[in-house]
Amino acid sequence: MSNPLTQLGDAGQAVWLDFVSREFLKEGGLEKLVREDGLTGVTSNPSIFEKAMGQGTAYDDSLQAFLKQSDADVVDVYEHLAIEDIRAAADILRPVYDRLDGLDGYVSLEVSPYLAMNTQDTLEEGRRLWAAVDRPNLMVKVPGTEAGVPAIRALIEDGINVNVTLLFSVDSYLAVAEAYVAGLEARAAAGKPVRGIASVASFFVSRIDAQIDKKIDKRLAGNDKDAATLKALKGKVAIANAKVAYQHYLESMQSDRWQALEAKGAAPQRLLWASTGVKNPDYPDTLYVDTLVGPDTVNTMPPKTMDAFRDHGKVARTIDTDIDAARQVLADVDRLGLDLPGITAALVEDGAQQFSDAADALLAGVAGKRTAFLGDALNAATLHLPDALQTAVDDTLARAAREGWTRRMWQGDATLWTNTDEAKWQGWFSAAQGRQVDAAAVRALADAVKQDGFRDAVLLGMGGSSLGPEVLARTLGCQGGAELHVLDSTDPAQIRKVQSLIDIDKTLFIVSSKSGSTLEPEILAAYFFEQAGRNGKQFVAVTDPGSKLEALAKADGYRAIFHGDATIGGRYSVLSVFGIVPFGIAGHDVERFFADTQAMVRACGPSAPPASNPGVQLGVAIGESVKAGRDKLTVIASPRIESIGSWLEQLLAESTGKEGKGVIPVDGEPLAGPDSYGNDRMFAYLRVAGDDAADLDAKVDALAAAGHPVVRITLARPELIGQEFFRWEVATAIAGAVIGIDPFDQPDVEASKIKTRALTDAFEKSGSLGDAAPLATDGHLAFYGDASLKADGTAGGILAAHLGRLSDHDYAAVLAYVERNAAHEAVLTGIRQAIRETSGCATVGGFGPRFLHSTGQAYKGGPNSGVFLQITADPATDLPIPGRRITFGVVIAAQAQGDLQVLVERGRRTLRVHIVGGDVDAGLAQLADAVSTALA
Ligand SMILES: O=P(O)(O)OC[C@H]1O[C@](O)(CO)[C@@H](O)[C@@H]1O
Ligand SMILES: O=C[C@H](O)[C@H](O)COP(=O)(O)O
Repeated sequence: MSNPLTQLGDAGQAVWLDFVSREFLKEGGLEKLVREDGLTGVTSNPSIFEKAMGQGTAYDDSLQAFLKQSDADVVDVYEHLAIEDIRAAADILRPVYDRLDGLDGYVSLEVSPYLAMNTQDTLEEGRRLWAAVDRPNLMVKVPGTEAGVPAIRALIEDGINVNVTLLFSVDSYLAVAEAYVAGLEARAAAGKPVRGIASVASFFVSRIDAQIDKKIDKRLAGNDKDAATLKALKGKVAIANAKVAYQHYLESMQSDRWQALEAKGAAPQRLLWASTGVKNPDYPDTLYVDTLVGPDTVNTMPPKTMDAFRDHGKVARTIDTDIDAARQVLADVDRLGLDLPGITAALVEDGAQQFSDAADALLAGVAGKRTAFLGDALNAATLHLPDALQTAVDDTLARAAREGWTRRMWQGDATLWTNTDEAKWQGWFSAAQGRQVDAAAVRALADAVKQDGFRDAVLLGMGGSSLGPEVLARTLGCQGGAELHVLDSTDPAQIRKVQSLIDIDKTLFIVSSKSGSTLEPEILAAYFFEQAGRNGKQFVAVTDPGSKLEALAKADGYRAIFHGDATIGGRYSVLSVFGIVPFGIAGHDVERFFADTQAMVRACGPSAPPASNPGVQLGVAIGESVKAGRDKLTVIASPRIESIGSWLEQLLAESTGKEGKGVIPVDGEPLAGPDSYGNDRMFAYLRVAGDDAADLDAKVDALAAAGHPVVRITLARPELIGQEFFRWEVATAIAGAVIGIDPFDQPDVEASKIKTRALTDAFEKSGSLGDAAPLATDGHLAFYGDASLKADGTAGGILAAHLGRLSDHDYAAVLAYVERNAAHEAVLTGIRQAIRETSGCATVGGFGPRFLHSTGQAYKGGPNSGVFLQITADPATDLPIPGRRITFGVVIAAQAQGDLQVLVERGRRTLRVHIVGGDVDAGLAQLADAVSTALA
């Protein structure tokens, strides 16, 4: 039966639907329109999909089925669902397409709106979607922006149907019309057919009136002298603009170039009237259909407009009537300074932004559904932030969405940070996907090591090369492989301790150093190589290609060499060979570990919008906290994941602590009530479900209730720790962007190394480190520092003077170059606790030289708010280093001295206390007492 819609078809105008949804397709809505209204096409855009997928449950089954068989990124999930709809629509329209011999029957799918300003990406995306949808009656929808035009030409040349979208001005229409012709000509010149390729140029209508009318209304409100003419222009400009565009279309059809193509079977690029739903409810609801009827055009209507037109639309050829009046309208617009070019240019940008906002919302919706579907397979996080901080975080997340931070981070776009060398350090993304590690090779080594009867493995490495493996070992233990011991110290007592725990002949040594030139693993490897009777079969190297360590490993006949990726910095290396080789040797299933980790990698994926991206969200919260003066990120962890703070410390401090800014991580400080903390804190609580942590839970709740920023993270099981590695890596990179530093360099670490090297070199020649005279000695303790600290010369007096320098927002650092063991840790923790309780300041602690390769960067390069107490000791006994005059005792002393010199040079407030005589326990006990006295 005929109706106004079918009559449009009879008048040569194709009726398309500007809408799609799963429900509508399933219920036969599209078939009905084809059957009853003569519908011949469908258009979609990101806003349309956002509405379709964001509501109801129609997509849920399909989404769950897809997620079950893949660990896709959110954009893949969206695309999968959209492609299902587009294919279904294309199949419904296929009989139309066949009947009309390819002249109509098309369905449009838009390329990612994030690419509207990039030619090459748009082109690749167009090709990819064309292949993925795999239907001849697909039109790939490409914005007719300056960047889009060359892509359109190339797609046409490829033989891909294109719907050019976001056209507002006649000039941009002319540019895409030229691109279409040029693309076809290129095909023809290459001897390829031009028949069967279709294109439409989507000229947007109602959005123009919406903008012009706004301007007119403003002028009218100001009693403009041209009020009458202005009033008459309302609701006319967009139509006039479209009519003029159609005149150009008619002209172009007469050109010789077109005639030549037509002779070869080319079909014209039809003008398509888009945005034809009225935005102003005062206008007739069929305004942008009635007025634009004409042959060889398309009108794509939203359902409401289509229903209205079916009901009371008027079909009469209007597109090329009253052309002079249309030109007059445009001339008046120009004369009255309404600036149509300015409006259309802004509309292109707005349009791209609107679609990318819709895509953000859409992807956020998909991410939310995905998270719900994954349940506890994805570690949960909640952020409890004070109002002002929450507002700052929301603003920055919105900015991050606008500026595409997540995508840019994954692309390694250095402009996200300081635009220096950041792009060179982005291998950690691929490592997190398990791509850096050869799991089979790790398993083979683990099996062989087991067969050879190795019971223990000792890892010799520093910082990123040791902290990740140690946290993995402490969290997940040993799974039938070798038991892992991490040795990241030059303290003779600690080296002896590790040696006492192993049977040296049944031990595998993993020498781990990215640079392959770090002093500690070098001398430790030399020491244990001798101890193991120079048996290379007991040694494995993990190092970046071409390093000094690789050469040594080859020369000494090491059993295996695992190569790292030189585009990954040490602290981002845990999911590369540096973390995973020792983990595998302990007997763990590497593939399963990565499978468990992927849920977070995907959740933080390049298309996961910032506000629903767990890593970006956390990073923005950290960055904004720092900017708000809450730069002491205090890590709390439940028993099974307790050690993670030592890995987090390095990541956060070494990445962000520079140029006088950054995060000061606080690990290992016993948790207290809210009153013990200043307003310079943020708390991160990582908890494994089922851990006995009721006391921590209650204390963390109290902190949140007292208005401190608190992040709570829950792991369903400890094996999901890999997800936290990745979440925090992303968060750290993003915090770096917020703070405005390069999160991938460590400019201030080198300074201590240079000083240490100079001291040990001097020792090799002179046999002495040339220690200075102490300020005072008291019992086991000798003090070195600024003369102003001497006070009464007692330990308590000197410490009182030193700690008296702490003021609000400062932190106290207790850095000990002694054996790291539980007893020493307990004493240092007690000292920290006492300082915090008295001063209200945050406290950090560390063992040297371990912290030098970790938090040391922030102490020297971060904010000058640290008050440093360095503890050194005469070793009870020393250990030689094969082939060197220096001993381990000399090295650790030189490291302490070098570090102190740099701290002093950087204007840090320091005091060194040296335990004389070799009785470290007695010295530490006296120190703890003296601190209590000082604080009393
Ligand atoms: O793996 P490498 O090159 O021995 O370095 C160990 C650690 O030392 C540092 O370079 C700091 O000195 C860290 O960044 C790094 O993780
Ligand atoms: O291709 C169609 C366009 O995306 C659509 O018509 C835009 O319409 P709107 O201006 O109503 O969003």
